[in-house]
Amino acid sequence: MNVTVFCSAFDLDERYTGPAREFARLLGERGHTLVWGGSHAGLMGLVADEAKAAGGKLVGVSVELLSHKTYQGADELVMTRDLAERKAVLLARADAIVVLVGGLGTLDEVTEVVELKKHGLHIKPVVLLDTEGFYQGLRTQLDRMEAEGFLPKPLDQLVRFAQDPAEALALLEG
Ligand SMILES: C/C(=C\CNc1ncnc2c1ncn2[C@@H]1O[C@H](COP(=O)(O)O)[C@@H](O)[C@H]1O)CO
Repeated sequence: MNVTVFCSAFDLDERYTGPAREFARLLGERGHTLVWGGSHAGLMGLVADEAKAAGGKLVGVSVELLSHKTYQGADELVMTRDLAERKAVLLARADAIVVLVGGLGTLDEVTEVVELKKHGLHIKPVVLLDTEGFYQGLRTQLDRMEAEGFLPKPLDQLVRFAQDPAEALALLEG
């Protein structure tokens, strides 16, 4: 399975890097391909290193703006013109999407894939790994949208939350 992962481009504390490493290791060990932003920066680089060391294939989808951050050692590198094209390729190359902890870039990416799913433009699983309750704020907002009629379909048809890496993988593998 091709699993697109969105995550932080920053170096983070062990309480975030530990579960991210574990998820990447499970991906590699189960023979999945990591599709990601193609960068060596922060958590993105760490996840790529770990998936590769565990035997996984890597497909990086980079962007001209950030080409100086490109990860060396991916099995395939796709260079896109801008962030919009990059998001489209990251989604097109995915069988499923997993969101690890991240900042505004990650939030932009997950919002786009969920919005496209809302409109029926894809049916790929989207799983947020809620490390250290990082996504509880987003979940509260989404629950409110669902409860107060802002969503056209049940929230769990758009996005699922996993408490740990094994659960995230189980949700992808069905
Ligand atoms: C940290 C610095 C530059 C960031 N470099 C990036 N390289 C590749 N991809 C990136 C970068 N920044 C954002 N992205 C994309 O957004 C997500 C991470 O962003 P966040 O704001 O850290 O959550 C990630 O999934 C990428 O696709 C300066 O040294």
